[in-house]
Amino acid sequence: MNLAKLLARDDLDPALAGVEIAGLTADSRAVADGFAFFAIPGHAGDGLSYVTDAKARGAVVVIAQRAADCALPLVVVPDVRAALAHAAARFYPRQPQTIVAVTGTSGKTSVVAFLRQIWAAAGHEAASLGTVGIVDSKGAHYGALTTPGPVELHKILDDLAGRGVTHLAMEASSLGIDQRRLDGVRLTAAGFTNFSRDHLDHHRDMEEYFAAKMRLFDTLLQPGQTAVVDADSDVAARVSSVCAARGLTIFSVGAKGQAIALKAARPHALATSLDLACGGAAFNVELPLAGAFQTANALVAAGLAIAAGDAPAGVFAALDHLAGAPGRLELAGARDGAPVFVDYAHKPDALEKILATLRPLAKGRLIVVFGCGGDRDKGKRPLMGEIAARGADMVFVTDDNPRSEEPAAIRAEILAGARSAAGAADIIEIADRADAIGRAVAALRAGDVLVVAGKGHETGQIVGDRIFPFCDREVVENALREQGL
Ligand SMILES: CC(=O)N[C@H]1[C@@H](OP(=O)(O)OP(=O)(O)OC[C@H]2O[C@@H](n3ccc(=O)[nH]c3=O)[C@H](O)[C@@H]2O)O[C@H](CO)[C@@H](O)[C@@H]1O[C@H](C)C(=O)N[C@@H](C)C(=O)N[C@H](CCC(=O)O)C(=O)O
Ligand SMILES: Nc1ncnc2c1ncn2[C@@H]1O[C@H](COP(=O)(O)OP(=O)(O)OP(=O)(O)O)[C@@H](O)[C@H]1O
Ligand SMILES: N[C@H](CCC[C@H](N)C(=O)O)C(=O)O
Ligand SMILES: [Mg+2]
Repeated sequence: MNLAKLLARDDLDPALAGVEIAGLTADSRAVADGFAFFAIPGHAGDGLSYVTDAKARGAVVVIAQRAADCALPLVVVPDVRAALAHAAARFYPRQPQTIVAVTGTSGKTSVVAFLRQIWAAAGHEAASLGTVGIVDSKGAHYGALTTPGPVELHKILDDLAGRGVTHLAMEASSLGIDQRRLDGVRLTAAGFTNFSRDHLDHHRDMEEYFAAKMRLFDTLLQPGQTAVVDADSDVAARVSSVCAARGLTIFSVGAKGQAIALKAARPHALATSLDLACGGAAFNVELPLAGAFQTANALVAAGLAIAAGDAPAGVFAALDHLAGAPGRLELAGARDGAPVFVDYAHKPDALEKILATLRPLAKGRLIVVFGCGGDRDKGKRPLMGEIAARGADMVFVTDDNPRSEEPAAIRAEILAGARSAAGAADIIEIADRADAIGRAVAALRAGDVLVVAGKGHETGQIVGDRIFPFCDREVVENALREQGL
């Protein structure tokens, strides 16, 4: 493809316009012969300072947001991240026919996993893409980011379409939306789950974080398309007004929902019976998942399937067979009938919800093991400490990816919050996560419930710049085995 086509520009110098482009990237280290190099002004550096490196590796042109003296011909664009995404969409042109994006602070991974299962049950060739990687009918491939960078994303879309995938459910992280990673993706509909504190290490404040999420609805979705909104979210009214202003069709779901109304939810053991109303008809669902939050996620997924064209009866029938996403309230074993769950709650609202979900299951004590990640929002640490001390009877504070920070200092911030909470919870600090899990498993008695929170599906513990293999589920299983259970 030549440069004029790649950038959709008919005003380039003719000599430059005709240059054949062999590939594109925003990382000089990934440049190969004949590549276009997109120079992004980032947080740590400016791509323009890597032009010499890009040229040495074979780049033939630079695309940037400002003119600069540099070693290669330069094309100026108003928004280089958007230009990269749209160019990637042209370079890798195939996309699944139906692509749905899901945003919200919590529940994205669960919703896309549910939607993939609903679509598969309807006979569609379906895939999901997000925090746990790419999952399709042939298996799973782990990726590093929730929403991949635009070049990788468009390669994935092209590849999935080439392999016959017609339906894709993808997670849209606020960073991904903000950094234009989804620009150029041909969306059919989008979903919104909820909004609470997260990523305040990246967004300046909650308003900026909210605005980043809203870009999916006020910019990326086109007028006339559908937004599925969890009507029970605190911010549902604000989201709906953003959608209305864009001319989107609003499909609201939940107890306050109109398109799918949740009339009753009866939790029992690890499942929930639901009475639903949709399009004037009544439906009963036996959702094989515990927790009001999983019901909310399942309804957003059902709404998206209906918004993308499937008939409600088949969609609701599929909810009877949903499996949870890996590491999301996943049962990892039991001791004397006391269940041990692994969950990905690593933010205050999620921790609060998971403890509230498990509380009714605990005839005895509710025990939690958790920590907070290093190099991430410090403000959430005391909040999570307080939530754990209020919501559980026994709290093991341990390490969770300390990264470049001093682990003891992170634990101290959590402990300060935990100890400030009025309550009778036992608070125990154990640095080593495997020891903490082992001690918690050893403490379990019949009637208790244990949740190991924060790492979910993760397979490593990041300490400094090293990643040590670590899987909460395996550690729980080993502890149960070693303790002869
Ligand atoms: C914090 C963050 O959002 N970082 C993203 C951002 O990087 P940056 O602005 O810091 O880039 P920079 O280091 O200043 O460099 C500027 C530019 O120079 C380039 N460069 C740099 C060095 C070099 O030798 N040559 C070169 O060309 C870089 O590739 C970049 O394009 O822009 C880069 C290019 O688009 C992204 O790859 C990078 O994501 C990094 C990999 C990342 O870890 N992001 C995480 C935090 C993330 O996005 N997470 C979300 C949310 C997860 C969730 O909610 O679960 C996700 O979607 O996964
Ligand atoms: N609808 C919800 N409301 C509140 N908490 C939820 C909801 N859904 C999931 N959670 C909690 O958040 C955790 C993460 O869920 P999930 O992975 O589905 O969300 P996510 O939005 O993809 O999160 P992340 O941005 O961390 O990838 C779960 O393990 C659970 O503790
Ligand atoms: N995508 C999130 C996941 C955090 C999970 C938790 N285990 C941690 O490391 O803080 C992040 O990187 O902030
Ligand atoms: Mg996710």
